[in-house]
Amino acid sequence: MGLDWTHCPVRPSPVKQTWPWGLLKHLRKSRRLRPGLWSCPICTFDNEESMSACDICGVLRNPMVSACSNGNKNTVDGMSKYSGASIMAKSLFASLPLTTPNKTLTSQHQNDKFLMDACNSFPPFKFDVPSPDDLVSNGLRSSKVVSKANVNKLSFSDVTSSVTEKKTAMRLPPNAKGFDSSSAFVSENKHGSVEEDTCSPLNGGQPQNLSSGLNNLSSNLKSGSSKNVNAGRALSSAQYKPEKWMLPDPAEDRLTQLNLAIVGHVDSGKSTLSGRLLHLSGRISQKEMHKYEKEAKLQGKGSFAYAWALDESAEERERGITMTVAVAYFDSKRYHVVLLDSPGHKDFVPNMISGAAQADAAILVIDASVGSFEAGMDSTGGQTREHAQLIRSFGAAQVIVAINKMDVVEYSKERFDTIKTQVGAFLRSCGFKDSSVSWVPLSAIENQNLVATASEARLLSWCINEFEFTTELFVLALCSRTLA
Ligand SMILES: Nc1nc2c(ncn2[C@@H]2O[C@H](COP(=O)(O)OP(=O)(O)OP(=O)(O)O)[C@@H](O)[C@H]2O)c(=O)[nH]1
Repeated sequence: MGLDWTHCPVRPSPVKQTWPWGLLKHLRKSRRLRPGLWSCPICTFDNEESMSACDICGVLRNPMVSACSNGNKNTVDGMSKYSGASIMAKSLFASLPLTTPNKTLTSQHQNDKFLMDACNSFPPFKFDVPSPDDLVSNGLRSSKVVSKANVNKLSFSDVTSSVTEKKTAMRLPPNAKGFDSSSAFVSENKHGSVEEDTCSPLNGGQPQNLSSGLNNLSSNLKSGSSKNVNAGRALSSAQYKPEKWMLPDPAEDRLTQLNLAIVGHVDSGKSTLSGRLLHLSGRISQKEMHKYEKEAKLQGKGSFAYAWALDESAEERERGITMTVAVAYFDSKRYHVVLLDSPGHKDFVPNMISGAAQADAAILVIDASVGSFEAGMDSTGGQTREHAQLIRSFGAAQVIVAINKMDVVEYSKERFDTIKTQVGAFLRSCGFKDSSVSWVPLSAIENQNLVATASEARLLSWCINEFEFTTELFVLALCSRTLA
């Protein structure tokens, strides 16, 4: 459908359907300029008369006059030698050594003599040559990539750490594998030093051909010697000091990342448990929690308040189910825990797999209530079984079986034992060792047995808390705890 040009003062010609450049030119010409200014033909910025190039876009003034026209030594045929570079470009290149012009570049502009002269004065800019900005970012990137954790762990850790402060939870697209556009082109050679991939698409897939002071810096990066890398970094950091907030949080580097998938049959309480953990660990503030509670109540879904922290989309909230993997973070003393809240509904198994594939360990959430547990263990459509098999096949060796909704079954020990026997046998058949499986009876909704010892007497009467809960988190507690 074509655009409606009815009210537009400058319309395309009705015949050719092209822009009326003549009219535009006329409008530009007829615009009144203050004396002592000239208007840039491209961006229309009003430049001082003394400027031979636009201060905004760097376009050359044409024709070159004024500053260049009065026998000034800085002119050639009445045109400024320096007109090829904007003030910003000049200041960026000012500190670099001068070199002879690049033949390729100059031959393209043989009839523009002033450009040749400008090239004598300033290194020619080529798009496949790193700009000072690139060098700065390379310096930053190198220092980040040299850190072993960041070289070995693909992107997911990079992505997560950078996003952590921005948002508590984000979505993992279906089948997303970790990637890192920056680390993809930086590799570690066998001597352990950093090597830039010069054939990366970022530099046009060509070996770099440098013709200026930038040459030294970039070949330093290419050589792979850490000394040279440091030299490049030193130069770039001398020119530019990044703000504190731009640098990775040193505290995060000290923590081991633990990707923890929350899996289990539909409605077993995965999102509620995840929301609870985030709230208890301080990632979700009291204020935010109140907001979720209010919104959930307004929509008649008060019991989903904690789940709403993870189930963010309108459809998920309306249907009361998780559809994509929600990613959230919290830090314990030793771990940077990446929580992957997976969908339990069988229609979204492919999405669940994208979370399971990232997992180092998993929490298998089981709904203890009568009928729901049995549905999850059903051999035809039970997601407890399917999810357990999937996380095992994706290599998660440790699993925490969170037997949730114990409040519904009056915190019954018999019910807990029945579930433990059946699920235990099934997990063994999947290849999990008994020693890698922890069992925890809990109620996410009533906050029983999560990060602190249960306060419910019916649970306390039989639940032996071998682990001393203090400030340490649920996950760590569970990992080193087995119920008798
Ligand atoms: N009584 C009781 N209800 C719970 C508990 N945990 C969760 N629920 C309820 O179970 C329902 C489903 O909870 P969710 O957290 O959305 O379950 P889910 O496993 O994330 O659901 P899907 O992701 O769609 O599979 C909600 O109404 C919760 O309030 C619990 O410990 N006790």
